[in-house]
Amino acid sequence: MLQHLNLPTIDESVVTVDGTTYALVTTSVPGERKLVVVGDGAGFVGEKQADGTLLCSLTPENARALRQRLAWLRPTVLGLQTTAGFGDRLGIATPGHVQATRGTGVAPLYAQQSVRENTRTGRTPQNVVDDAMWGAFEAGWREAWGADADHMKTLEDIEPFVSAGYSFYTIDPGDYVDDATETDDDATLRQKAEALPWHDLQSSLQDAQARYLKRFDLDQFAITFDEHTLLKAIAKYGGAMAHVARMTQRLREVAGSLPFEMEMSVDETGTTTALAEHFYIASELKRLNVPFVSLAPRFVGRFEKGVGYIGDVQELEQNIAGHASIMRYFGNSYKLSLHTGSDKFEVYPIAMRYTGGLVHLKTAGTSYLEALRLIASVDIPFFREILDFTRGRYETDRKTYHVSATLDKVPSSADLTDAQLPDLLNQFDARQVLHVTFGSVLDTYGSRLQRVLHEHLTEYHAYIKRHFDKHLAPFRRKG
Ligand SMILES: O=C(O)[C@@H](O)[C@@H](O)[C@H](O)C(=O)CO
Repeated sequence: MLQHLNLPTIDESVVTVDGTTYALVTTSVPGERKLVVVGDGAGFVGEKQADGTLLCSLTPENARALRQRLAWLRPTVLGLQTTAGFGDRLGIATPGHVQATRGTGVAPLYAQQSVRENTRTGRTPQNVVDDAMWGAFEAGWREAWGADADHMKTLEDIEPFVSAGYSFYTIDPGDYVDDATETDDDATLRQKAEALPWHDLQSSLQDAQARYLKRFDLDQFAITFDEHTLLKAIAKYGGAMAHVARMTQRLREVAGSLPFEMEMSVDETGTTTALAEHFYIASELKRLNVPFVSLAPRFVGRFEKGVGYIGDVQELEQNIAGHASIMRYFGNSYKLSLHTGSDKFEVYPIAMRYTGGLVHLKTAGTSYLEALRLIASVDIPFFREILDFTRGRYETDRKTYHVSATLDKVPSSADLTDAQLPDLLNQFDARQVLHVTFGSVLDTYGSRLQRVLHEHLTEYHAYIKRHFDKHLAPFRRKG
C-alpha cells in the first residue's frame, strides 16, 4: 500500500486504526525516518502526496498527534510489575531496547533521563519522551511503557516533565540526607532532629518517638528502634522525607488528574541505608501518603557506573534479603529499585530471588557505551579521538557521579592497536571514563557521533539487544 511512495517501509511500524494507516519509512538520508499517514491526516503536519497520503517529519507536533491516535504510545503507570528503565542519552536506542524486552514479561520504561543527563545532553523532557515514542513505534511495541523523570531534586524540575506526559517521577532528596549523622553523638542527633521542618512532615519529634520507639517483628527478623537508632534515622533522613512531601504536593498540584507513580531514591548518598532506616523511610512515605511504587536505598558495597557490583556479594545478598523483608512487612506494596543497575549481572538473580520480582532496574549509560563500542569497530580514527578527549575531561566530569576509575589505567589511543580498541569497552577504568564524559563528548562531537550511528543504526540496535538480553534474562517472567 505504501509502495507508491518509493521509500522503504519499516514493516514492524505499520498499523491501521479506525481506517487510517500509520507507518515509518526510511529516506535516502542515513538513519532518517518519516511518518506516513494514509487516511485521516487531520492534526498532522506534512507534505501531501498526489494520492492524499501525508509524509511527515518526526516533529514534536506529529509525535503529539500520533499519541492522540494510538493510545499505546502514551507513557503509562506500570504499578508493581517487574520493570526496567532504559535510559537513552542519544535518543536512538529504543528499537534495540524493544527488541530485547519483547517476550520477557518485563514492563519497560523506554523514556528515562535524569535532570542531570538532560542538562548535559541539552535535551528536554519532551525530546526524550518523543524519541522513545518514535523508537517504540518503529519497533512495533504495542504494550504499555512508562517514562521516568529521573532524579528530580527541586520543585522547579517538576513542571517540564509533567507537561511532556511522564508517568513515573523519581524524587531524589539526596541533598537533604545528612551523612554526618553516622558519627554524630546523641546530643547532636537530637539537636538535628529537633531542627527539622516538622510542619512539612505533618508531625513532631514526640509523635515520631511514640510511633517508632518499639520493636517491629518482620518475617525474618525484628527491627528495634532504641533512642539512638531512631534519632539517627530521623536526623539523617527526616529532611529528605520533608522534601519528598513538598515535591509530592507540588507534583499533585501540577499533574492534577493525570495518573502518575513515584519513586524515592537515596542511592546517590555517602552512606549506606541501614535496614532500620529503610523501615523508617517506607513507613514515613506511607504516613505522608506518597504514592511510591519503588524505593532505591543505598545498598552495602558500591554500585558504580558502567561496571559490575563492587563489594562482597554475600554481604549484599544478606542486605537485599533484609530490605525485601521490610517490603513484605509493608504488604509488598512497592519495589526495590536498583539504580546504576546496568552491568550488575551478579546482583539480578539475588534481587529477583528475595523480592519475588518486586524489582525496578534502572540503566542508562550502558546504552551509550554500546554506541561507543560500535564506533570503535566502524570508525576507528573517530573512536581514538573520543578516547583521548574523554581522558582530558574525566576529572571534571566525574564530579557528580560515583565512579572510582583512575586515568593512569586508561591508555591513550596512541598506545593501542586498532584491534585493541573495542576491548576498552570491557575494561573497568575505560568504561567509567567513557561513561561519565558523555555530556562533553556530545557537546564537542555530537553531530558527528550521531551521523556515524545513523549510518549503522541496525547494527547499533543489534548491539543493544545483545547487551540487554543478558541484563533481562534473570528478570524474565517464568511460564
Ligand atoms: O546518569 C544519570 O544521571 C542517570 O542515568 C542515573 O543516575 C540513573 O538514575 C541510573 O541509575 C541509570 O543507571
